[in-house]
Amino acid sequence: MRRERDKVEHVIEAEGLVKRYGAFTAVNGVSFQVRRGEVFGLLGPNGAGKTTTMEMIEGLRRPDGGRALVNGFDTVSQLEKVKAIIGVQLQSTSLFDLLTVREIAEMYASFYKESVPIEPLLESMILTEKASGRVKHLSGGQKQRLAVALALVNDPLVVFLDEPTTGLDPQARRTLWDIVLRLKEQGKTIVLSTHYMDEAHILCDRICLMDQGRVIALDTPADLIRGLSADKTIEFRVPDFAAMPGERQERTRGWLRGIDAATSVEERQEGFVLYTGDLQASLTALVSGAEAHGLQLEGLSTRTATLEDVFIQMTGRSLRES
Ligand SMILES: Nc1ncnc2c1ncn2[C@@H]1O[C@H](COP(=O)(O)OP(=O)(O)OP(=O)(O)O)[C@@H](O)[C@H]1O
Repeated sequence: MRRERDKVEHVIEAEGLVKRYGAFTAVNGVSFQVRRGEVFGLLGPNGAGKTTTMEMIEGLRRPDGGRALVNGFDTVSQLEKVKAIIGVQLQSTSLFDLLTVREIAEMYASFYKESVPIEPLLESMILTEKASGRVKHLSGGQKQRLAVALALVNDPLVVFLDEPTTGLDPQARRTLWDIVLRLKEQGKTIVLSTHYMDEAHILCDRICLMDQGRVIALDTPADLIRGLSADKTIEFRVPDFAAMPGERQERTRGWLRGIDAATSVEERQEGFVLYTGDLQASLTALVSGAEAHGLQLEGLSTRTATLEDVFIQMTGRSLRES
């Protein structure tokens, strides 16, 4: 039987959300819908407005414009109803260092009318061994898992995870990824913010790409990449490029830009990146042209574009540099 609270297909509706801090507009008309049971990612560089957007949907920040509904409840006028059905893992949850893991989970559970049993919850977050230990002795990954456990204590319909793996080592990140995927299997709707494109690609059913307070694209990871006019890249170095006279550098750049099927060429610290819609045509032109121009190519490799490339092509900046 479907419960009353499970009634709408779109668990979240954000409609034209705006947040200003003085003269600065941090979120500038953000709209999207989150479907029941999906992992929905907000991906963007630092300062894109991901946290502010999430906080308006969670009812923690009041929008200056637009509105957000969670399961049909308005996050401003029906905040209590919203709070009962969401779980929030904040970017840097300040936990009470002197309590034990079990004590803090019990304390959080006491805030709600209904809560899940604590021991299985801690077990599902791989924290059973630490249950009697103090929070201050936990590793970074364990603290993050505890923060996720606390977000789940009221058996929420929607779980918000704000940059859950920032600062974690690769193994701790993977453990958290497994946890997120398990939550999805259990039917939770998850909204996750991140500035790691690999994380977004692996975890999210759909990604809302944000930059400077706006949504710049929203689709499945595969379709975001397929949507690029050039979804393949060729990477290479020209070892003596930096030492070339300026005029020869310019000629080389001009030639690269004109290569068959190439849509753009980027110069990065690690070398050139050429985007193309036709890998074979561009590769052939590159290799034969290099010889004709007396240029040596090193570290030549090809790859399919990533979400990072989507971001670069849409904004002219990389996720990391922004
Ligand atoms: N309370 C505040 N007062 C003034 N400016 C703020 C406040 N909170 C956020 N901002 C600014 O709003 C912008 C968006 O911040 P937000 O934290 O939402 O971005 P983000 O995409 O989550 O980035 P991050 O990954 O750094 O958290 C940033 O430029 C930030 O400096």
